[in-house]
Amino acid sequence: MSHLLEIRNLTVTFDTAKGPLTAVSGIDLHVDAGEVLAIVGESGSGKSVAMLAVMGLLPETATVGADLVRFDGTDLMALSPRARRRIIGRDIAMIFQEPVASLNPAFTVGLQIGEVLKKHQGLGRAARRARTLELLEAVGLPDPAGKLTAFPHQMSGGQCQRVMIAMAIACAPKLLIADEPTTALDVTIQKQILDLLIDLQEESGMGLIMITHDMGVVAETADRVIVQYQGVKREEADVLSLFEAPQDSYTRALLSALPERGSDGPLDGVALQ
Ligand SMILES: Nc1ncnc2c1ncn2[C@@H]1O[C@H](COP(=O)(O)OP(=O)(O)OP(=O)(O)O)[C@@H](O)[C@H]1O
Repeated sequence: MSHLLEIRNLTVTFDTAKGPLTAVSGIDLHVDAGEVLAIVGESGSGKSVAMLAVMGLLPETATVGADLVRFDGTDLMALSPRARRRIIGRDIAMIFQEPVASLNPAFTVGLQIGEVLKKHQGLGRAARRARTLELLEAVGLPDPAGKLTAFPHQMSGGQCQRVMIAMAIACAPKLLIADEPTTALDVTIQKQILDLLIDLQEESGMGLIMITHDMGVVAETADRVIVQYQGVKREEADVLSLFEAPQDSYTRALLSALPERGSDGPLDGVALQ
């Protein structure tokens, strides 16, 4: 059986003032329906860029090459930008680090979720309202009816991330890509949002790619893990093997930065073999 998403030999190079910068170099990855794949690595290791390349969301200065990018049986590389956009936002959804900035400050929560339902599912007004209420309830927001008419600035960061998650799951995507979804949130809220994502993923059977720099988040969520460093995959393993017997020096450095495992200092300066 083929994978939900399969990428072979993905490379992304940016044209910059200082010359070409290779942000992703020959990455292979796959994720199946019902599976949680974590991609872990420090800031700048090319985790976001790799996923934005799949989504077709990189700026024109980026050159994307791959032997294969196949989603749900469709070769995305062969699609026109228009055909790709039809799939993206409906079958693949993405949530980002800054929930407050990701929402439009000028429109109510109800309107923003409603727009997604109108665009991808063509729902009429009454159906949009009913489905929006359902979604706000599913993501655990208190007073869902009141939230319909709330503006983003009237809500906390954690509540805004719940709204982003509601928008992302509005069209029942087959794959959700969560890019550092809890990094900007208070520690107490982080676990609630991770639990929500995993609950929704288990209920729906969608595939989930969790991009993070935090091995704690990996331990909390992942089935399988890819460790990435400077655009290159360093290690791939199921989550138990990775924590019990990490094979790569960089993986070990990331693990030793976990508070309960010893030093919690920054990774900078760690000697990599
Ligand atoms: N539009 C761009 N133009 C030039 N370089 C870019 C652009 N976007 C990203 N990069 C570079 O690509 C590299 C990888 O960035 P990326 O955002 O994927 O890292 P990351 O691992 O996701 O880290 P973070 O957690 O900070 O997002 C970085 O060196 C970054 O500076």
